[in-house]
Amino acid sequence: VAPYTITYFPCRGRCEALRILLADQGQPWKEIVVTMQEWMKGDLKASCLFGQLPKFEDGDFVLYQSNTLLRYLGRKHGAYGKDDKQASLIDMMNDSVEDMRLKYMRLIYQEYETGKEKYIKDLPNDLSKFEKILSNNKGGFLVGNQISYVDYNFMDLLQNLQVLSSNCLDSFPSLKSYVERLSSRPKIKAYLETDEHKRRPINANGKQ
Ligand SMILES: N[C@@H](CCC(=O)N[C@@H](CS)C(=O)NCC(=O)O)C(=O)O
Repeated sequence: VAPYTITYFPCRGRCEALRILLADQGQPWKEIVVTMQEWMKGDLKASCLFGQLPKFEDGDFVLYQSNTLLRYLGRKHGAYGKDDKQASLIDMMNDSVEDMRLKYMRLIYQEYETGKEKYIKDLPNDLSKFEKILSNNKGGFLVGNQISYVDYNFMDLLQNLQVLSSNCLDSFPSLKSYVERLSSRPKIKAYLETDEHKRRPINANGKQ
């Protein structure tokens, strides 16, 4: 039996990085898919600590907050750096990835029609910072020389950005090879090729 359960809406959204982490770490998990119609009934929402999904269960241990879930699994499966300093650098990177994810979600859910052009035009401002970080770190990951939870999160976001704007990484060679390298890790590649992943829309409103 899979000890882990993800309860979430039928999209990749705030859970796909977590799924990629689990796949890469060889951990099985169970999905409970909640449609908007079910959610609107209100019972599940009322039972959630902050009234939102995702909800994550490891046996009878329950957690909320997607970035907390990434850190929990990073800690448990050795994807959280080699010492406290690296762990803090990883947290710092993840806070910055979260800033980028929030901008992306604002575009998708609030201003897709009116804001897409400006969003794509401004994207290099953020991407160039990460390009520099990656090209300075010869380890090939955002921090150190082994994969950490933030790499799964960043890779997922970069893949979404490539769907939004197919050539957005063209002037960022380190970012481009980073996504290619991570997505071709055997277990990640196998997961990305599953119907389960492919059929799941990136965002709940169908925009991408
Ligand atoms: N900070 C939270 C945000 C959670 C969140 O925004 N959840 C949304 C879906 S991605 C939700 O539950 N929306 C339905 C609602 O608020 O009723 C996290 O990272 O998990």
